[in-house]
Amino acid sequence: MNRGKLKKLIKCPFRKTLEPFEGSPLSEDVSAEPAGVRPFNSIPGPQGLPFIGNLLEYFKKDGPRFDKLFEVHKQRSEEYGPIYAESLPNFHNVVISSPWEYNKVIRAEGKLPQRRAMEPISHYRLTRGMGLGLVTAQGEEWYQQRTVVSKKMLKLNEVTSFAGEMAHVADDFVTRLDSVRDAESEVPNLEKELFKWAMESIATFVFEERLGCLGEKPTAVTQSFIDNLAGFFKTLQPLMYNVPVYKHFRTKLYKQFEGHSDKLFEIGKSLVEKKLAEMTKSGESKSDFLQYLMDNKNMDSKKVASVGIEMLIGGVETVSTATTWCLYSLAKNPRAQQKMYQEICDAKQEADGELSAEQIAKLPYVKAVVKEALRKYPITYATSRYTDNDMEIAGYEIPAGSHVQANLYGMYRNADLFYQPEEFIPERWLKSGQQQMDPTVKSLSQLIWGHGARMCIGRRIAEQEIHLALSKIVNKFSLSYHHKDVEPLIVVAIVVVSAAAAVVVAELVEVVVVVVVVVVVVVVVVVVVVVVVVVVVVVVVVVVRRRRRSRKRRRTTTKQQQRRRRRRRRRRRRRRKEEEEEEEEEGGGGGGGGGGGEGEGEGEKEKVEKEEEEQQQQQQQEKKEDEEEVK
Ligand code: HEM
Repeated sequence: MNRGKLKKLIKCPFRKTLEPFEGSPLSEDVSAEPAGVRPFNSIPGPQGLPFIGNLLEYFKKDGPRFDKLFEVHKQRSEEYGPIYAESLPNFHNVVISSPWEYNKVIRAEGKLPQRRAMEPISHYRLTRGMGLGLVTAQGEEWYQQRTVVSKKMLKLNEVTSFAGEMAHVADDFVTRLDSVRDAESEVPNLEKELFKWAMESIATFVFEERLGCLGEKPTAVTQSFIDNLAGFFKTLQPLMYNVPVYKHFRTKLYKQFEGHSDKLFEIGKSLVEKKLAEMTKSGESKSDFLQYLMDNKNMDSKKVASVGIEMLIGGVETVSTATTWCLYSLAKNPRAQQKMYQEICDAKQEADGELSAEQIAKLPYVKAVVKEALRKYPITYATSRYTDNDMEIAGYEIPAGSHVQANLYGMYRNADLFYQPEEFIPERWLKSGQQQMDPTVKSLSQLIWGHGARMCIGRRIAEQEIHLALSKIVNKFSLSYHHKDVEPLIVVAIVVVSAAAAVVVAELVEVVVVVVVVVVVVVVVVVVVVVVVVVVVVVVVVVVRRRRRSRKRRRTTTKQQQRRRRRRRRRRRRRRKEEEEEEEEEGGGGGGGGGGGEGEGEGEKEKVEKEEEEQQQQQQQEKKEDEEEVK
């Protein structure tokens, strides 16, 4: 490294954290590390509110924008330095903007690395009873799938065996571009064309079959897949940054996401199943990739379908967007385009004919063009991990389980790391480049694919596709661009509405409305329940009291009756006694007047009858009284 470069590095805002590579003249600068390690909560960064963190800032006029999150990271790293912390609902993030500091994360990575899960996808898959795929699975579940799939996708010779078919797709794409050019020789909707090409291309790997995306009119199935894939990404981004209410209540946005996912999985599954059925019927392998997966004892047809679909989802939008930026960069830089064209012509001359995929993959300037386009326009604007262990980064304690993110966009456009960062200079990546690059800075170009055991599994396929298409396009056309300059946006967020923030607001409003409705319903239900309970209690109390009263009355009545009866009985006994006494008295007087004869006997009889009659009358009277009392 020359002294001028060294001086520049020492002046840079990352000076404190520069970690010299072996043999670097910067090795004397190690003392620049802060002496003590500071606690996690003292990491600088924008102050947020509880629960929603820094979310409100995104609603300020002229404030940070969700569709320019990478710009926000860049600006904040300029303000706070090589490390800062920010939070959004459901997400606390440590952003690292020094390649040397992020290298600590890469070096500390274990066997089962974890990055931020795409929770809407995981939630969708789980609620639909599917296993988590390669992108969303964690731990052993991920490791098992990864081990199987990487053997096919990351081996160079495996990938180049598909290059012939991919080259045919690239040829057809060039023909299509030629045919869709308008009167001004412009391709009206280049992104859409690239999207179709990327889908056709990845299908040759997954299904070893052409889907017909590049024909006059794509089939209904292909068009549906394309539309739903766009919808899938549009709805995914705002769902990821918002409070995950969709886990408890299916918001409108989540329903849209679910709808797109259903359609994608339905189409993907039917394509995979059709292929598997053909293979079973004919007994021969018509898709090397699917056959390989099926032959693995850890895979079943459901898992195979899931992997196949993931490749379609993961390999279309990424490759087409990356290629769009490559073409844009070449169109804006005729010098670089000419150099690339020359390299292709020279190689063709040397090969004495058309270039094979292997030969194209070896063209250094083509590779440098792709690296430089993705440096300036990184479709992966950040790569991230959850830390496995406690560690120190940039002088701060980072506890295990923290989410740390490499601010790739900020680093790629940092003048202290890349000279003239706003310029498109593919030469910087060549061995013969004007300046020797620090190896750590140089390795930043790899981070576009992630890192370690969890690096993009489609990397080799993607590079092969992009190199093939670019070299064929540059070989056939001279590219130019005559419109307003464009800068990157997180399109998946902004296509939904004018700004992703609006989607977040809409989601929050929906949540508030739902919460209010739920509260009102709960209150009404509680009130109704309380009223019903009160009424029931009152009725029960009244009934019970009445019953008690009537029982008491009945008991009182019975007692009165008994008392009366007893009284009557006593009266009767007394009367009888009096009568007997009277009789006795009369009997004593009778001895003197015993000559009363028959006439007296009859008188006696009459008296008895009268008494009996009176007794009967009295009994009847008593009975009547009793009955009346009972009544
Ligand atoms: C220019 C194109 C592409 C770029 C820039 C890209 C970038 C990435 C990045 C940054 C990751 C995360 C890696 C990490 O966490 O370390 C990733 C993962 C992944 N990519 Fe790509 N990708 C591209 C194309 C593809 C293609 C063509 C496919 C499929 C054929 C694909 C399939 C996947 C899958 C399945 C994962 C998850 C891997 C895992 O977690 O084990 N990607 N990609």
